[in-house]
Amino acid sequence: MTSKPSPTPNGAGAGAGGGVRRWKRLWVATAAGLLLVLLAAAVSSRSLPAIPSYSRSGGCGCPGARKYTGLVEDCCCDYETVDAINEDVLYPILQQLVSLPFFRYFKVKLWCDCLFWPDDGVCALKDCSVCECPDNEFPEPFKKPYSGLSPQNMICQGGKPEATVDRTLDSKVFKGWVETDSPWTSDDETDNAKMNYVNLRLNPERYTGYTGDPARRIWDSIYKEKCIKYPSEDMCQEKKALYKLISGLHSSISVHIAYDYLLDKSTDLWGHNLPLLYDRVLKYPERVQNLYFTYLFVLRAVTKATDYLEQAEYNTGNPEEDLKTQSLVKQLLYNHKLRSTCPLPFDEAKLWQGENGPELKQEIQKQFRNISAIMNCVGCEKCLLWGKLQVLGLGTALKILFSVDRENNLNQQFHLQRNDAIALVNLLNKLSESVKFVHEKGPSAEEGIKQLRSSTVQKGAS
Ligand SMILES: Cc1cc2nc3c(=O)[nH]c(=O)nc-3n(C[C@H](O)[C@H](O)[C@H](O)COP(=O)(O)OP(=O)(O)OC[C@H]3O[C@@H](n4cnc5c(N)ncnc54)[C@H](O)[C@@H]3O)c2cc1C
Repeated sequence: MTSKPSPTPNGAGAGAGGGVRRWKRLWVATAAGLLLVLLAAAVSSRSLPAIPSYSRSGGCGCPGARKYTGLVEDCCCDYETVDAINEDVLYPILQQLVSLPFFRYFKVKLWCDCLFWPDDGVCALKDCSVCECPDNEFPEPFKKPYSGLSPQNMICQGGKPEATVDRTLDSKVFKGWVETDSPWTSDDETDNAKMNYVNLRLNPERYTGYTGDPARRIWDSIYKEKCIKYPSEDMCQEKKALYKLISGLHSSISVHIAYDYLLDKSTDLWGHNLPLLYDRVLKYPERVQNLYFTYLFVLRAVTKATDYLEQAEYNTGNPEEDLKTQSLVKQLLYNHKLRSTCPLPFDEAKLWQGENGPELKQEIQKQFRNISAIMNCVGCEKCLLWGKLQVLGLGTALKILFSVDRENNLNQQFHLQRNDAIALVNLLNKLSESVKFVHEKGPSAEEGIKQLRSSTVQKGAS
């Protein structure tokens, strides 16, 4: 972002001149804020003028030049190929797959035990759901049914209906659902009494209003305190990979918030929030790189499990839809373009090669279980749902890539649960959506927002 250096460093200007400069800065900040809101609305609403479109020049004026080129770090595919296979192959197939009954329903423990901050999160809100408040304490809007949910349920989401999970289900699809517990996650997936089945299509990952200290505390805790440190020079490759996976997932969540944002609560206007996309993801190239890394890592896990996924029983009691599922899975796994242009998205054989490989593997598994446990402290149902799904998806990818024999083939004991496969494919779809949005809108959003902000600052200074 461009900003003019302040003549008085702490904003404490001397005398009348300092006062004028303070007002000027205040005006600039206010004008910039207003412009951002207008920009967000303009790019998101068809009735408003659109943001001017910029070439994919990355600011140098050379049309077609890309900001991200060459191999994705630690992977075996370049950015150009990833964008091409995502657009032509993966995105279209995954979009269809996740709308079919097999991949549409996810089993998840939504009310959970936060081990770290018992006073926080959905766990605290759970008590609220059974509280009997006098009728006159309910705000009027809560008394009106919203998406078939009870007023208690709404109150427990801090009055934010967009944060609540819709639990409507089609009971036919649960034929043959059997589970064992995953060593990569902290929840006991076999504990049916505490699990909910959720239709993911009714609960899109989008802005929920979950912000501030509680949300930050979860991310900070994952990055700093309990599990993984920010990467450093001397960090081993395996731990660096874990950091990049989490950072890539974080980027993807931010991209989905920016993609589907509540721009105007009073008119229930939803749309893209490009300033948010820029501020949380695009401004930091490392976050974009980690998104691509995570995408390729998960893609490698899916292709490595080809035999398994091809032979899995896709049975939801709807033969037509189930055949379609099987056919799409094969189209994904055996796609010629994917196999020829990006045959090995990530080379997991390079990991665990050192002397302490087995101990390192156990350590990473423990750290990942910690991350999974921290998910239980997420204080908004929909974020918890998608957070848990995507962490289980990452855990499944890790399980696939590291359950190997000496020849790097999946070992005999390897087993995938139905919920693992659902999480894995839905995670790949979420990453695919994020890569597509960043690829399509990133360059123009970055250019447009930088220009807008610098012209606002210049106007304010003149
Ligand atoms: C598991 C989980 C799921 C969530 N799901 C949703 C959701 O579906 N909808 C919703 O509206 N909100 C969701 N949230 C909240 C959302 O992620 C943000 O925490 C919230 O919007 C506040 O954003 P922020 O700007 O404070 O920064 P945050 O996104 O909270 O980031 C906190 C800090 O982490 C660092 N950071 C940010 N991005 C990265 C990255 N990619 N790599 C490395 N470091 C990074 C930065 O230092 C940043 O200041 C979720 C939160 C969690 C923990």
